[in-house]
Amino acid sequence: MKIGIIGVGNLGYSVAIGILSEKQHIKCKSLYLSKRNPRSLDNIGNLSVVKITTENKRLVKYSDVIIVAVQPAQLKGVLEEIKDVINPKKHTLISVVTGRKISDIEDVLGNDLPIIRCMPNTAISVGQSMTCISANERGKKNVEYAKTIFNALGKTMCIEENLMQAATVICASGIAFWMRLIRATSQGAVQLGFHSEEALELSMQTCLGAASLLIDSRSHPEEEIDKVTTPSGCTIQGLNEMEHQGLSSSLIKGLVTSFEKINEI
Ligand SMILES: NC(=O)C1=CN([C@@H]2O[C@H](COP(=O)(O)OP(=O)(O)OC[C@H]3O[C@@H](n4cnc5c(N)ncnc54)[C@H](O)[C@@H]3O)[C@@H](O)[C@H]2O)C=CC1
Ligand SMILES: O=C(O)[C@@H]1CCC=N1
Repeated sequence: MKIGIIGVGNLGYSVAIGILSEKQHIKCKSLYLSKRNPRSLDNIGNLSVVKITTENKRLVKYSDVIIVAVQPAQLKGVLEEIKDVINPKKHTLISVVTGRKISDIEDVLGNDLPIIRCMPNTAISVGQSMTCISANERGKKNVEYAKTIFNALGKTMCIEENLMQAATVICASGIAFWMRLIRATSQGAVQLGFHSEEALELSMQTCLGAASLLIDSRSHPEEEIDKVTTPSGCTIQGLNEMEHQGLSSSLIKGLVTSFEKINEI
């Protein structure tokens, strides 16, 4: 695959790093990167597989799979810029742009082009993204391209496009939500006597352990909670206090508020 990424900011850069670390598996022959100020890419610019440009048309010309990772307000301009050099027989366009529908892209580039909408998260740079995927009619045949890239960099789930906004909140914004939970538990650990680096390590590994338990055993979170909550013990006491203070409720309300905002983007 010859891959091009238009918009190498926070997410585009994470995707690029992920692709570079899995380039044998993804069979990435070349990785064209474009952004407005490419000097920040100097650290990867000398890799033989990487080409850096500010010309999106050039990127399109030399790529088969084009990943667009610009801000929502920048998408239309980018599509207008590349539309003359897009060839539906050669190219597949993958958009990771929040809140922009496949039909918005088809309005500019037409529905002959395979278009795949993906929502990864920044854990892609360490091969642990949860990426949701949907495609237009023409893109369904080429969805394997997206799966090859994103399965090498975490897990994928094909979903109906009308769930993409919800997936964005749970998986992409979700990284920030989980970070705050890890940060909060480490702050608690400091209050209980640990140094901050130790506290963060305890929180991170416990978080990883909890997720791994569910992934490996496929059990339900409540089943695992039951195993930890000794009758009259400290865990149930703490858990119930968290719930009295609205832990689950505030998380759900936050997710819904995030979802309401995303529908305005
Ligand atoms: N940051 C995240 O965790 C996630 C972001 N997204 C979505 O991905 C998109 C990118 O987000 P970020 O990386 O956070 O934004 P960002 O602002 O960090 O990156 C955007 C990049 O696009 C470049 N750019 C702007 N116009 C351009 C043009 N005409 N040609 C080439 N490059 C151009 C900018 O130079 C910048 O490097 C957004 O639509 C965002 O909603 C989706 C999932 C997760
Ligand atoms: O906060 C945002 O709007 C974008 C979408 C998901 C992650 N970042």
